[in-house]
Amino acid sequence: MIWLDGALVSRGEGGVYGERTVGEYRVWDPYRSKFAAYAMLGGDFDLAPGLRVLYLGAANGTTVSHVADYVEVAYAVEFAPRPMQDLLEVCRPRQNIVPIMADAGRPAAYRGIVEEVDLVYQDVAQPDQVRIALANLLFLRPGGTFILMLKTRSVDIRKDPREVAEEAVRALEEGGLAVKDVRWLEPYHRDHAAIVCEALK
Ligand SMILES: C[S@@+](CC[C@H](N)C(=O)[O-])C[C@H]1O[C@@H](n2cnc3c(N)ncnc32)[C@H](O)[C@@H]1O
Repeated sequence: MIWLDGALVSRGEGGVYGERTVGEYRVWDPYRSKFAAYAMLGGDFDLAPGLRVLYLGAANGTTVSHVADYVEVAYAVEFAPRPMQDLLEVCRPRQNIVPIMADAGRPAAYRGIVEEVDLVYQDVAQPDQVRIALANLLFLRPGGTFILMLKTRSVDIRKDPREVAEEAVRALEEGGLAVKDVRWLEPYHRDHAAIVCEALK
């Protein structure tokens, strides 16, 4: 990925969320994007050209717009109409984001649209985040990467965030993923953990 003076950037059309630009580069704000926060905190995942990505919880396109600056194609799933309207505007000048209005918890709805991918990135902030993750494994190639941005307070606000993360890790491993990294996203995002996994089969 591309770094400029300690900031993560991507090369693409700016003006998606008022992000700063430096020449042709868009500064990727870690306070607005958990992916950027993960990278800023030393997370080891490289977005490379040629990657196919399934992005669950695209919202208004902040993060997926940066992801798309790097990769071949991003299938962007979002179920709420208002952010989807903004996402469609983000897609307009970009050829490689496929917006899909659907519930990520019901992947059968987009099974005929999404091909096998190298990376599934999920940021849905739902109580059943782990179930949604496992339901989408069918799109991930063997050896591919799953990045789950776990919002622990959406799972159980009364539980210790670390306990919620430990339970999520166990469930993901039982579901056929090898967990490679668990990284808390403070100071950028409170009580969020990035859980990075590899698909075993
Ligand atoms: C935290 S926001 C995502 C922010 C976005 N990933 C970014 O960094 O730019 C969570 C989004 O997930 C969407 N979402 C939640 N549950 C979903 C589901 N089951 N299917 C599709 N989208 C979902 C919400 O509507 C919301 O827009």
